[in-house]
Amino acid sequence: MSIDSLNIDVLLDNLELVIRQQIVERKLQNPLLIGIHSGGAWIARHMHLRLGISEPLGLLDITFYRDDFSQIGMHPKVRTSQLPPHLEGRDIILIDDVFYSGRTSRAALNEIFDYGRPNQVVLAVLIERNGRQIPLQPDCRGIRIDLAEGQRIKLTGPDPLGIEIQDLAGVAA
Ligand SMILES: O=P(O)(O)OC[C@H]1O[C@H](OP(=O)(O)OP(=O)(O)O)[C@H](O)[C@@H]1O
Ligand SMILES: O=c1cc[nH]c(=O)[nH]1
Repeated sequence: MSIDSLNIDVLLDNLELVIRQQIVERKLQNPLLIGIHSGGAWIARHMHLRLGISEPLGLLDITFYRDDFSQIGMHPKVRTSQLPPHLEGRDIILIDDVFYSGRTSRAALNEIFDYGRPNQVVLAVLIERNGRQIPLQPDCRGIRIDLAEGQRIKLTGPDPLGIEIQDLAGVAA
């Protein structure tokens, strides 16, 4: 699929299929879905519905776990993390919208492990793009694309969900 024809419904279909395969392959038991604010939470809500999971969706705000937290200013936008009290021994599907450097996933994993010791964690993202900076990668993806250095991909939403490819030169920092 070319970047020009990225279709959100097709990507959600792809991701659902690959997550279903991972649930079988990794023998996940009663998986807990956790979405990373904000785009990951939007995708996780869709997967939660599609997979018919009855347990409430977990939500994670990674702000305090960012490796650049000391540099992000006095008033970071922090949303609440909502996780069940016991993650000990759980099989978790961690969901984000975009995987780029991998730093958000690293932060999310650290936060999860501070709640307890899960049995397995599967990382699922709607879009994996080039630019990985640490040795982590998603287990499930809706698509993998290569963008030019000056471009970023951004999910818009939550309703309707959309995908924008932006030239960073034209975006305020
Ligand atoms: O792999 P990384 O380099 O960490 O990049 C991926 C993260 O970047 C974006 O989040 P952003 O910080 O823009 O927050 P948002 O989801 O609230 O837009 C995106 O939603 C991912 O969470
Ligand atoms: O920890 C993090 C998370 C996202 N982006 C960063 O630069 N660091």
